Amino acid sequence: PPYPIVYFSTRRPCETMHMLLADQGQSWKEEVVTKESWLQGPLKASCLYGQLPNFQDRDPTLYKSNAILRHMGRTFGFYGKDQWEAALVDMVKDGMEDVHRHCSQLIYRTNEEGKAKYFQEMPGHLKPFETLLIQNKEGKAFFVGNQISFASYNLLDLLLNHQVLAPGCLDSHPLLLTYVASLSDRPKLKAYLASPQHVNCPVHKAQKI
Ligand SMILES: N[C@@H](CCC(=O)N[C@@H](CS(=O)(=O)O)C(=O)NCC(=O)O)C(=O)O
Repeated sequence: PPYPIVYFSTRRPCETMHMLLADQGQSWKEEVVTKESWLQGPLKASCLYGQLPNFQDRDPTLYKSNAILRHMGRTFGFYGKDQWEAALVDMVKDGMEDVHRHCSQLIYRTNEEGKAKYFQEMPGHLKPFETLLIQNKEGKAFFVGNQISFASYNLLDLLLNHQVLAPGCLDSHPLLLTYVASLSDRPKLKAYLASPQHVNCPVHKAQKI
């Protein structure tokens, strides 16, 4: 460390990485790319998939936020205590991909009617995560086993974004509200969530790059 991350000036999907690293007292060096330099410069062509984020801890550079997050999960031991728990953590993260996709559509492609439909359907999208918490010590623990995972930070990021986009939208999800409150209260993570880097970072870009 400091862990080198290259991305744009928005929360997703690097905010989960920031939360994970901050909670572990780790630092990161972030190269923030502007839309102009991205569209006119050589960087895009040099990226494996023509996209960001990337993580340049070693050669070759690591791309795809899920691969980066899973690498951090393995690095810090946030991937369950055994292979079965690791598979369950993957199941949680993969389940979140669907919610992220719906949420992206909400941000980038729908009108007011679409937004209303999204929040109508949201309880159904979030129910699996409530079920997981109930199944694991009635919500008094994490999703999987007795330890935080990289998926925990990702759901926290997702739920915090929802609270920015629609304050109160979690009020009918007490377990998830408690989950957000307990994770957000972890001292190092609490300090990061109160920091200008987090507070001043937009939930989503004004328009997709
Ligand atoms: N699945 C990829 C998605 C990467 C991606 O879509 N990156 C966008 C930025 S963002 O949508 O994630 O904010 C990008 O590089 N866009 C620029 C481009 O595609 O030229 C990941 O998670 O890393």
